[in-house]
Amino acid sequence: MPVTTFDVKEKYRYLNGFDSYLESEAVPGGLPIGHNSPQKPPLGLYTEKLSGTAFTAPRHENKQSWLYRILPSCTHPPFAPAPSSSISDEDDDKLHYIPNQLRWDPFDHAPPGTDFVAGLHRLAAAGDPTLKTGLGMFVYACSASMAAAAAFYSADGDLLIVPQEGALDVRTEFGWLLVRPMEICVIPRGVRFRVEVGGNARGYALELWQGHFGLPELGPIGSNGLANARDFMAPRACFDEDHQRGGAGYQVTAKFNNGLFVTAQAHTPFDVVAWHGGYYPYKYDLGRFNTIGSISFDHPDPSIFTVLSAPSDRPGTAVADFVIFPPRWLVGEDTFRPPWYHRNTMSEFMGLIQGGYDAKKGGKGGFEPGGASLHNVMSGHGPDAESYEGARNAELKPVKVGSGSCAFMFESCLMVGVTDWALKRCRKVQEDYSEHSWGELKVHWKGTGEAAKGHLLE
Ligand SMILES: O=C(O)Cc1cc(O)ccc1O
Ligand SMILES: [Fe+2]
Repeated sequence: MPVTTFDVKEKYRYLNGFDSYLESEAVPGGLPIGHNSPQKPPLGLYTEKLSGTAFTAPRHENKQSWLYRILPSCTHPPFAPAPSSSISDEDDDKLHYIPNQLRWDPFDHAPPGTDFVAGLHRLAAAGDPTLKTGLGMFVYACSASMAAAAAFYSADGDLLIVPQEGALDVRTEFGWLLVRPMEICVIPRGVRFRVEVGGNARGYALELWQGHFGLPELGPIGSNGLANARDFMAPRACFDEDHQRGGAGYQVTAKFNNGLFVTAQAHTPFDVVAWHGGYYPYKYDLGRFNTIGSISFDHPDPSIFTVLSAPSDRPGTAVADFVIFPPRWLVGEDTFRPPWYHRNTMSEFMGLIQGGYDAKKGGKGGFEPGGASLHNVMSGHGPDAESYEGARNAELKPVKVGSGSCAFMFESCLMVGVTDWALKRCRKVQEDYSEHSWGELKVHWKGTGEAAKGHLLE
């Protein structure tokens, strides 16, 4: 078993800042002063650079970190294809491109003994990790911690994890992150991590195959609002000490072009004693989101609720936006307050962390916590009939919506294909979603008779 050389009280004290240049040392003097790669790094450590952008990326985009560790990451035998697993199997699934609206009942909890990696399922994807374009969308369900000597990393992209049930205690090369439901984390491409759970855990994940998440522009909102940079939390350096040569006790699994590969090495991958840089894992408490909305009339675009945005090459057009619908006050006058009916050139994948969503009935067969929906490019959608009638007739006094609730959306400019697992094998697709939601929409049209003319003049 690895020995952790760290004061437990320090484990969950974080460094603050989004896209900041941070540094942390678990042992004083672990970081070299004034240069990055001295001839003999401090404390007998090795220097290793981890880059998240091309060396020559412009300064404002450049992301990299320097790690000072007991042994460098290259010290492992060759990787071999991992035994079959849910995500590698699902990669063989042909992706289905279908214009229908889709909704899923809550996904099953995992059978006993399922860890985070075994419990990841690919629902949908667009693009190609080999070309560093697009994204993958996943759900996970796990019931057991990854083995104490296991680690995982994705060479395919940055992983945004949205827990819905059960806290994830995430051991990363940079230190620990405790991520509870209503918090999210991002583990950048290449960073090794292990997930510990205390029981059943379930949630959603987005793997970003191109670029990185940033904070959305604030435009006329000004210099503060939405997710504030200081509320993002990065781990402090914390290392395990086990570097016995000879054995092969530590299993490292790599996700590489959607396949899984595994190697077994003699030393812990979590041996980083100190680090500095701008490429690090982080977490964010969604409860800190400063929600902004209309205080006059009309329902604003949901982009006003963007927490993180991963841009495409086209300004204002995201490969992936992470958007939340937290509790908020609605005060719009002469306004249909829930989302309007719409067709979007972007694809919209939604999940529900807790509570309900103001445009959709909850309960069995509705939009439930742990379930999901997908409205792909130009698939028409909007409030279900009951929510429509309710909002059409509601007294327009100020109301707090969504107390105790939080839905979210992964919105992408790309058309996403859906896996066989998502369409069939998970057995959660609600066959009657469209009929159930919009089949009962009433015709309110008054016709062109006198009554209607009167109405137009009202
Ligand atoms: O479809 C949805 O429920 C998500 C959504 C919410 C909203 O407030 C406006 C547009 C939109 O797509
Ligand atoms: Fe929508």
